Amino acid sequence: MATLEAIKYKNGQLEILDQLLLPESCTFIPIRNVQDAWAAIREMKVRGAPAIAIVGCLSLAVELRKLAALETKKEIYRFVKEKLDYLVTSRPTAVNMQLAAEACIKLSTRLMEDVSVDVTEAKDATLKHLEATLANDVADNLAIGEHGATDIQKKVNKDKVRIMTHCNTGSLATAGYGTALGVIRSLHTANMLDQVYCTETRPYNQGSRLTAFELVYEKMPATLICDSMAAAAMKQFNIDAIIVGADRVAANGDTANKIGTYQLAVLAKCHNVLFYVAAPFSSIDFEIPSGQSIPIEERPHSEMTHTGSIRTAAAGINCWNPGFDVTPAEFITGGIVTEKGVFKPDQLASLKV
Ligand SMILES: CSC[C@H]1O[C@H](OP(=O)(O)O)[C@H](O)[C@@H]1O
Repeated sequence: MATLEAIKYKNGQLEILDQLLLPESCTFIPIRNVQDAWAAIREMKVRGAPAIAIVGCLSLAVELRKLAALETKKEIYRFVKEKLDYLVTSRPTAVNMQLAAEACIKLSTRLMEDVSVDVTEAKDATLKHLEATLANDVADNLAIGEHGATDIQKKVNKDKVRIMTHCNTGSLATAGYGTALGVIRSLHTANMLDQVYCTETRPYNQGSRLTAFELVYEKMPATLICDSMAAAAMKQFNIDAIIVGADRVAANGDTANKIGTYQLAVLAKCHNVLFYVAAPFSSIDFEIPSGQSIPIEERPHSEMTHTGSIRTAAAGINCWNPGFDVTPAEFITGGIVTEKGVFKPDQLASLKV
């Protein structure tokens, strides 16, 4: 069975699954340029740290393919930089789009300065780099899945494990397979998954709308819980480990992730439950020393006060709607699961690429 895919790209045509319509409707919408991508990312029609960067890069590839012949490599560099600088402004917390933009601009600069490379070769090399983001992400996620499942099996030392997860970190947050949910997929494939407990993840409900959708689609043993049930579930069901994704991991291992992650980490420590973060190196920001430097996005209050067009909160009430919180490294007791292996938070800084 093919896993779900949120991003379709072929011969310069890009479509994304409109995740605001899930789980009721599976509707793909076209992304014709970087403006479309920026709007889709800001409105969270596509979301998830890796998926944001991939859709951003592919939207630039769509434009680059359509671009009339450019006279000079400097024009290509200017075009690429302007578009990527714009895409980086779509959402502030996830670092993936920023790192992807920096890498592509660095490549475009090198191509511009290399006298042995002509305009066509520079454009083709840039396109190849942008279009490789899809396959690279899936490869990273498969490796994360294997490393994470192996580490959990070793540390929990049971035939089958009970896992809790938060938000959505699967095929709907990446190019496919997922990060934290990728580890859960690998545990399931290895017949090691007793049950996965997914939290609703208010207010956008990535858990009840997206993760539950993926788990049901692939017939994994899963139970949906409200965010408020997490502590009781850890106690009642003897959860063995919690694994979550990341939007930005700082050099010391502090991790920004969906709001509600920090409280799960605190509860995990209180219940002696292993707490893992699953994140590709494309989500690690080695340029910031700790989580204090991570910008936290504030989302519209309407995401809290309404379900669709239906008001569910009293009119006039003030709201606070941060999209993310920061989990200090010392709470990440299981480790940080990456495509290169599982590391303790204090090992990260030495792995700077
Ligand atoms: C594979 S990491 C996905 C990461 O992104 C989510 O945030 P959002 O849905 O607002 O883009 C959440 O923090 C997940 O852990």
